[in-house]
Amino acid sequence: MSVNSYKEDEHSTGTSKRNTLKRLFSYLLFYKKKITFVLVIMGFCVVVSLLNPLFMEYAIDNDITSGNMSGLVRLILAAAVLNLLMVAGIRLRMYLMADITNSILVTIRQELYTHIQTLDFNFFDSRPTGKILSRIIGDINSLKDVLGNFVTTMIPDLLTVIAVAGIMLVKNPPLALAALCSLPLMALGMWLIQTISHKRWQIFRKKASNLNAFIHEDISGIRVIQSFTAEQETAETFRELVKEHRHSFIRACRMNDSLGSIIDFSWGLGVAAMYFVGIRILGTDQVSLGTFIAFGTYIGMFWSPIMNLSNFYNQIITNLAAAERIFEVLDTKPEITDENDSVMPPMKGDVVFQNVCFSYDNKVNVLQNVSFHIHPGETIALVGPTGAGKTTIVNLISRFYDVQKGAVLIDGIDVRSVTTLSLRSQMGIMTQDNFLFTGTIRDNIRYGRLDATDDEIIAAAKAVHAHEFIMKLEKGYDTELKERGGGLSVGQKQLLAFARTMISDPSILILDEATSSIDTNTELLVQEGIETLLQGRTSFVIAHRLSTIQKADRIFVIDQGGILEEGNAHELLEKKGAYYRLHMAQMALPVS
Ligand SMILES: Nc1ncnc2c1ncn2[C@@H]1O[C@H](COP(=O)(O)OP(=O)(O)OP(=O)(O)O)[C@@H](O)[C@H]1O
Repeated sequence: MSVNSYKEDEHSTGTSKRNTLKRLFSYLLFYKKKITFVLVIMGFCVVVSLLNPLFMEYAIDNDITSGNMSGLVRLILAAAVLNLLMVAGIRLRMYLMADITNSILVTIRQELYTHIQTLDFNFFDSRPTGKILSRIIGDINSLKDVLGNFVTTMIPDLLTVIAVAGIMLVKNPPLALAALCSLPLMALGMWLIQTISHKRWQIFRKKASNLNAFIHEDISGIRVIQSFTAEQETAETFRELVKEHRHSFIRACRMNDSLGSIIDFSWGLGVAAMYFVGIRILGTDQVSLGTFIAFGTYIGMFWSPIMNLSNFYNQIITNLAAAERIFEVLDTKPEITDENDSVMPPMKGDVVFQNVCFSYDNKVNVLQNVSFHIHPGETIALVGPTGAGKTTIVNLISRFYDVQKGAVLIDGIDVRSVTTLSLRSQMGIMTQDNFLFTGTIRDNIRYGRLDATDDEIIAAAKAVHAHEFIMKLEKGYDTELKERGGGLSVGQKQLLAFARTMISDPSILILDEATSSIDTNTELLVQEGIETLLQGRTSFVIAHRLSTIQKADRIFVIDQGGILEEGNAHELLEKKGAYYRLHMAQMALPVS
């Protein structure tokens, strides 16, 4: 189902439509009491509307014909009271249903959001954020009317149709059969339309998802677009995607629109057949004027809910694809799951890789039989060419992916045998992308440990030399950050991320290119802070800039799926191997 681009449509899973609908409508069961109340109100409204033609028939055939004016007034008064109560009932029903459907949407959105939080990197690697947003927002919103109309249209209108058909059959079977003769034609039309239409609506949802993904990517990357003056090209892509979106919508709607025409035609055929049978076959002496008028009203009362039902049916066809897309995500099982509830005991920081093999796509092995043993408190630097597998190694330690062969052990415990929460909560992971959230600087640092006091926050900021720049801001620690820390320099963002990690006091620290955006002056400033951060914990530092890892206890040169060289900076330089060449290249010195 995964498609990592707005250029390609997502694949649909072949879930049965019936199962999807059953699952969707099962949410209504949580509101049984309220829905029963709504149904009682609606039952009352249906009965009143069914009585109206009978009132009319009685008034014409009895009161008006015989001149019984007082009887007629009584009848009108009774009808007026019942109809007023019906209007009040309809308003109450609308209010209750809006309440129920909105609550269900909140539940589904909450379920989807919570579930997405449990999914692993593989899920996010395989689809753009815009496509995920499209499901959480667009697809869920479109379910609102389907859920509401199931109760307010489907149930009462179906009951009305059955009741009206029943009354007509009891009152005059030949007239009733004539009025309903076009039903099979309508059923055939509906079946044909839903078969074609469902596919078209699936396509429309995918096109909407592509458009969403593009807009999200485009806005997130607007700085790059503007600096490369690629506005015209992106506008062209946007136009193309909007065109596809519009085209798929029109194609889908066209099918839905034909349903209305089929019902209209069947309705007209039914009316014509009823008058033909009533006048030409049965004869006017067999059918009273009141019965004709009542049947005229009943036939309207039969076909108009069918028209509503067909609109509801259209709505189901239109939105079934949305429900399928939501359930598909809810059914996606995270690949990284807790095998049991075992909790990782407080870590000492002993890390072992035992013959680890790993591949992202089960085709190309990024790591091949990698083994090493890190002792508690050691600082390990990982260097090597881009794409060699440095980040992959640290991602396996924090179990963002599972190894295909071998094992990763921390303090002798396989990382797969404890909960990811207990594992990751004892690790501090800092990457190049120091994601800051909307909120104050204080809140962002506290994100590292939610129960940290203000004094601890300040101490952490001081330790990594973030305090100085924070105090220069007008509101200090209470400065509100914009999305992703907009308004701060890249270096300042990194200092805040350092403070956030510092406060979490992790046993294992992972710095993945964490200092890459800091200029050399700032780096000198934070170097002291980093050293404080590294003290007393096992640390993995990935750095392209070799100057930052000189003090590491051991340096691993990663290349060709494994550790090519290992030793401290001095030993590796002496060795004159891969590390030496990297070093010389960075110093722009000729290799001797
Ligand atoms: N999510 C992913 N899905 C598929 N392949 C991936 C994924 N992440 C990384 N790779 C591939 O795995 C290999 C190792 O990537 P990794 O990020 O570990 O390299 P790295 O040494 O950290 O590189 P850099 O120094 O550029 O950050 C690369 O060839 C990369 O293309």
